[in-house]
Amino acid sequence: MTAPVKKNDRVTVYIEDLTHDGLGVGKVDGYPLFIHGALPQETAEVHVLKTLKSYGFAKIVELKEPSPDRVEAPCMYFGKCGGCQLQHLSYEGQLHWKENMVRNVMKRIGKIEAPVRPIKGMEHPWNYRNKSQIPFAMGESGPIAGFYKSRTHDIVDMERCLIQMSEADIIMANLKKELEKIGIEPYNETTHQGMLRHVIVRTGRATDEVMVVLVTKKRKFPQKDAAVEVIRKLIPHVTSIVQNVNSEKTNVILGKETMTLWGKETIEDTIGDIRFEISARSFYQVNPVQTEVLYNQALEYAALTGEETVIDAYCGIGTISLFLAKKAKQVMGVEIVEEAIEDAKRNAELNGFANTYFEAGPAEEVIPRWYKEGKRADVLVVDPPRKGCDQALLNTIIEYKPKRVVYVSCNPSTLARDLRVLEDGGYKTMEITPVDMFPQTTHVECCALLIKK
Ligand SMILES: C[S@@+](CC[C@H](N)C(=O)[O-])C[C@H]1O[C@@H](n2cnc3c(N)ncnc32)[C@H](O)[C@@H]1O
Repeated sequence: MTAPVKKNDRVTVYIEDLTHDGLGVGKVDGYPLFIHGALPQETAEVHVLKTLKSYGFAKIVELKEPSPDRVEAPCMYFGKCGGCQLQHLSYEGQLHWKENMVRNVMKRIGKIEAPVRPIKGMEHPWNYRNKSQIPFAMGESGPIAGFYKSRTHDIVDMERCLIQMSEADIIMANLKKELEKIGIEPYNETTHQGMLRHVIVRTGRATDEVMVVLVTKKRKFPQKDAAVEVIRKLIPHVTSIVQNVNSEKTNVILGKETMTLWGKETIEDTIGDIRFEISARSFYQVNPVQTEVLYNQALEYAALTGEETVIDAYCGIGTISLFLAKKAKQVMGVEIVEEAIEDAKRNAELNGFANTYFEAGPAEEVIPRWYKEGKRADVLVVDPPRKGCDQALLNTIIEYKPKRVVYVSCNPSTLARDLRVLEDGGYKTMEITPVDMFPQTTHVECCALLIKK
């Protein structure tokens, strides 16, 4: 296709949709233009920035007809920081878009006909993130800290973020000012010089416990006592200060080695009536309010009577496992991160569960082995990372036929792909419920129920 527009052209377009990155999509003779800041149902005069063979990019020059759902983005960094993409869309508009997006993705990618239920949104869709990973660097006039601009590694120097909890704001705004005083140099990604790469702040919403993780390039950290003192002053209720060492030239944030500098090794949080200990390298859902909503949905889909054996694949620190263990005969969880499995075992003990078993390893290897050893599951729950389930795990499900599969997913595209594989292997998707775990962003979580035909 030859582009009907070229760079620097001005055209008026009607915005039909949003991309997964939150860009408006308008078409000129069928040729899609991705438009920064534009919303569905808007008409805008746009300036073409770049054209490629099958699509181009443009920015708004004049908004001729705004969407009825357009609102003023409340964050001063919106548009610069890549963290949120939808603050200029009312929360109702965001929910509506996410629900429809899930519906469309299910049909387009998976040819899945199952009903998509109304999305479960939040009452107060702000300050929900219990974990922030804040990159540090040297700016023109001193250390800076914030989040990356969209699709770059350029840090927007920030003082606060409206979707994170207050402890992360305190670190973001103040720690950079203290670094020079105590002689800690921020890391430079290009030269691989410097010390402090990221600071991770994790808050237990229900307990108010706080963990601060300093990700350093080197293990040797002469200023560690000074750093501990500064952090304790900034957040007097901090309960854990941890150093993680990452010496690699990589975008991966955490390295393998973690040492406690001050306080406890883990923090605690509560979901429903279950307490969880969480260590620095373990996955834990970032929106604790909606986590309970999501897990209750998974529990409803699991339809447990007390007689079932459940496998929880990709179980993290055993959160879903323990939620289900209340109503199941037995739950077996598998997870690749060993520290998370240690957390899961401790969490089962902490909450007095005697009907759980956890094992560290790749789900796609451990679960087939369990089946070969004669272990059987009535209900199998999967909650994989964004790339979805490993094909070997899907094959195992199809071969061993658990009656119910509950699929929890943070990526509708890989969910739709995997549902298709399971449908072709003899399952029927009964329904899908989206849950808004990530307000103000384009991300959406889903919980799907499949039943063996
Ligand atoms: C989306 S998280 C879900 C964790 C947990 N269900 C929860 O709700 O907190 C996905 C988890 O899968 C783990 N993981 C990634 N690849 C894996 C694999 N091949 N086998 C088992 N676990 C894996 C990650 O470490 C992470 O803890």
